[in-house]
Amino acid sequence: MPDESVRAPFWFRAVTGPGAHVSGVRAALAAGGLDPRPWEPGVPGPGVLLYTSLDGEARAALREVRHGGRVLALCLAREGVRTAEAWALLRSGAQDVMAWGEGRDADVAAVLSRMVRWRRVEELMDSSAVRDNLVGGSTVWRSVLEDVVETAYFTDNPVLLTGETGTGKELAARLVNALDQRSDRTPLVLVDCTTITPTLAGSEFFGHEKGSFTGALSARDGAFALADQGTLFLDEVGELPPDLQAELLRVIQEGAYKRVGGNTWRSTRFRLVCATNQDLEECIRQGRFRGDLFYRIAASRFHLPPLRERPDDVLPLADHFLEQLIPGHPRPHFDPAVRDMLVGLRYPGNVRELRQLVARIAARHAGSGAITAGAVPPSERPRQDPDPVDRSLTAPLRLAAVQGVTLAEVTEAARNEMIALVIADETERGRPGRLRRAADRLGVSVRTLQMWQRSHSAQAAGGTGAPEA
Ligand SMILES: Nc1ncnc2c1ncn2[C@@H]1O[C@H](COP(=O)(O)OP(=O)(O)OP(=O)(O)O)[C@@H](O)[C@H]1O
Repeated sequence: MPDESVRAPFWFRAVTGPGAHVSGVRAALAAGGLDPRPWEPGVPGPGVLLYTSLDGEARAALREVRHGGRVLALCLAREGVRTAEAWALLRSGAQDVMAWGEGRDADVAAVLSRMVRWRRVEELMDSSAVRDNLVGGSTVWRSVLEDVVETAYFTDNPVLLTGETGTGKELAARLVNALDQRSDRTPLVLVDCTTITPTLAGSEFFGHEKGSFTGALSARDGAFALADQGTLFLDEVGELPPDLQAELLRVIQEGAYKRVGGNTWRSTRFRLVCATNQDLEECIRQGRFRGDLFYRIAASRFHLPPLRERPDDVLPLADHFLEQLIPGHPRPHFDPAVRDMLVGLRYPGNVRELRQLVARIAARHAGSGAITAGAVPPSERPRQDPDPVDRSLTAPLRLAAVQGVTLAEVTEAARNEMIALVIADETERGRPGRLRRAADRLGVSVRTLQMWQRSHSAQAAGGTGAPEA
């Protein structure tokens, strides 16, 4: 576990009104073992954003600082953090929110433990165990990966990884094992539940004694023994037959099992990591998966997003696979036509499909220069030139459709975005009558914009904001 006595560096930024005791907070944190440094653009690491009210300035500051790592929003307001405000801050990218209160030792300790832990998560994200194996810098991917890393390292919780095929569940399971502080680098024991046959299932998990069935020529350990003190990874756990679900539950609860044909109880302690691309809660409703087992295996649940929801990861992944396939210098690279094509695809098979496509392209490439359009197999080439307007809207709309966002919600979001954009644009020009001009551009009345502003400033301020004239 991390040593909290080491002075923990972190950035510190205050967006507080006049009269706030910012220097007092900074001094208390420094006295408590923290090393606050002023926030600057690009500065890495976790940090603290000190605020008194969640106004436009605080929101803008949060948007800036969250790129520098995890943000603890620390509230100086006398009345503490309001419930709606806490959720709004998390939605806007803060990792956590807490009230400073009077700066008691407990407040300082709470900040310290978060900074120490988050810094360790960042170090782990930067370690070769993560960087060399799990590629992707999109916000959605990084955030789920950070959570996996944090759980793997700081807890021994069972982990359930969900996600479509090819999204990296097995890689993530291997990472959990690699980062687990208990397991002495024991290899991960993998059981693919889709390949378990009813006759051999017992032996596969429990092992067997010599002569316990025809063909059992010698005693053999099963997965429960092999995973002792390490990690047992059950891939496609939704496929586990019902009787094995019951037995697995018993082994998890009691930490003991008997080999097939044996009478001796043997103990085992492993971390369980399960993966599935099924909706297990739906399987429970249909009576195909035990609810009690689900709650045991799903103490920490992570959903790995499909590749189409993180288009920013396509090129880094493609470059990563290319480097694996054509190692050496100069580093191979795709030319713009191929890159555009790669980004525009849908990838129902997710990262695995991208990997296979890159392999097919690399196989057709000759020489050491850029990999050009001719290397793309004819069957994979785009049928017609994509329309640029269509392409820019397709990705977010596809994402919204996948996430179950309704047409009304998309329309509302587009309306809000467009109004905010045009008002901000006119505000930036700094000329009087900005609402009139914005209304003209948008084809709506000034009154409509005033009402929109009123409802939005009220929402932003948790129902207390004054309208902007
Ligand atoms: N983030 C990633 N970085 C690098 N390679 C990745 C990443 N995600 C997936 N891959 C690669 O994609 C392929 C599929 O990954 P993996 O087997 O982990 O997916 P999965 O979700 O377990 O798939 P399935 O459900 O079909 O078993 C592997 O070759 C893996 O190395």
